[in-house]
Amino acid sequence: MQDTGLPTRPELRVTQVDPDDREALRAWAVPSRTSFLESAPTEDSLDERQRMVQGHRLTAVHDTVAGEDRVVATLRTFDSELTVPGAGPVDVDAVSTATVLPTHRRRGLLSRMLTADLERARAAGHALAVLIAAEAPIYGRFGFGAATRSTSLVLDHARVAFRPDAPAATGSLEFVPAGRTDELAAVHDAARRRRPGGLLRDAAWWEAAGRRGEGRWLGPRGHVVLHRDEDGTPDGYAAYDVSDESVGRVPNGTVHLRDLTATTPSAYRALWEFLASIDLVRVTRASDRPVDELLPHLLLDPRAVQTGPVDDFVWLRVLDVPGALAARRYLGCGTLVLRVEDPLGLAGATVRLHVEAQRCGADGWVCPEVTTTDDAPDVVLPVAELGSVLLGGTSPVALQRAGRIDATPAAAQALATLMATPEQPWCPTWF
Ligand SMILES: CC(=O)SCCNC(=O)CCNC(=O)[C@H](O)C(C)(C)COP(=O)(O)OP(=O)(O)OC[C@H]1O[C@@H](n2cnc3c(N)ncnc32)[C@H](O)[C@@H]1OP(=O)(O)O
Repeated sequence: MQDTGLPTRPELRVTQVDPDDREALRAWAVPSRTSFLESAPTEDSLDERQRMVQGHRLTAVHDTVAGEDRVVATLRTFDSELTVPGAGPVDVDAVSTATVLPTHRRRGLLSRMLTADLERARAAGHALAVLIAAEAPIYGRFGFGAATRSTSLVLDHARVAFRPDAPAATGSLEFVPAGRTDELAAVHDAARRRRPGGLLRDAAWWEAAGRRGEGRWLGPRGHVVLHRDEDGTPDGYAAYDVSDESVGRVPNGTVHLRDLTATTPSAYRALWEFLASIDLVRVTRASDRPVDELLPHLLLDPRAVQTGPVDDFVWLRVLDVPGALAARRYLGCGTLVLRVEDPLGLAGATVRLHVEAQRCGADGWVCPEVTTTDDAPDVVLPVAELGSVLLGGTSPVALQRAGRIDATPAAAQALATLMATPEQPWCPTWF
């Protein structure tokens, strides 16, 4: 592990945990569960974790405590895929389970583990790393910027009426038994490849999702409903739990929507219409929804949908500036010299980003030319801010006004034109 110069005691040791080594995994799970305010690991939770972390990199920091070897800090990373604008999925380093026992916090353990992993990912050829931040102030110093946002919403069923010009709900709906996830996985995979911010869900993710019960994707009262188009091809699903808050004889149930994915407007409408029409239920509550949800546009009374709060979700860390800028496609045109500054010294670079309409694909997205240069920059920005704007979810104009990127208003506007996307980046997948 690279020495970051941060203060640590000499007896601290770093190991990589083999997910199949049950006792090593148990020791690793203790600080991670303690730090996330969870109970001690049970055999069930270890079974679950063991399946989920196959192929993942599990870092453990050990200390000698009261004469015993104990794991005091953890980091889990794994190879995944993130969809970037106009170009589909690219390989990314996904970072998770960054935990340090309260007895060992603020001694630089997270800094050492994370910096070492980012160096490893960059050497392995990854242009991007992603994580979900437990707290917003932690990861900017490591070069991560908030790249996608999600919102919660409440749908008041009594006020739901679809506009006559809304896409018709054709096709059919059916309940899917627990354990049968192949068609759901296919729908999700098609959807996540299209939308910036989408993240791969692997076979282990779906295998875990197929098991219903307390603390799982769906609880014991959970249901999944699948939509098929008129040819019988799956094109959407909704996964939800229910609760019943009725007092006396007045029905007052709630749908807690865990996941709704559709690849066609017709399936999307059919699924929401289905949820809003379940007997004995008055509201649907959902979280992790896109900030530009289509639903209000389909309703005669758009205020039937109350949205908020909006929270950051995926944080993006650029590890290779030319590689990251060249990985996505652009709808605007222009030429800008960007100087990207990296406090960790991993990815800083000055590049010319050139996008011209002649290089347009059939779908309108333009393939850029990205070259390193010594020319004077139009825009100077920290690598975290590049992560924030790369998927189109944060406006460079706002960052310039906030003093976070150094550019004239015109240069910030030009960068905003290049980075803009028709849909907001969105990721409904916790990792
Ligand atoms: C991707 C994920 O897994 S997100 C989950 C993060 N984990 C949690 O929230 C679980 C509870 N918290 C913890 O386990 C730990 O406190 C961690 C992992 C957040 C931080 O670990 P530490 O080893 O204490 O961090 P470390 O000592 O390397 O701190 C590095 C810097 O980040 C800052 N920092 C660390 N945590 C926080 C925080 N929660 N809020 C603000 N700043 C923070 C430190 O002050 C330090 O700054 P400095 O260099 O200017 O002094």
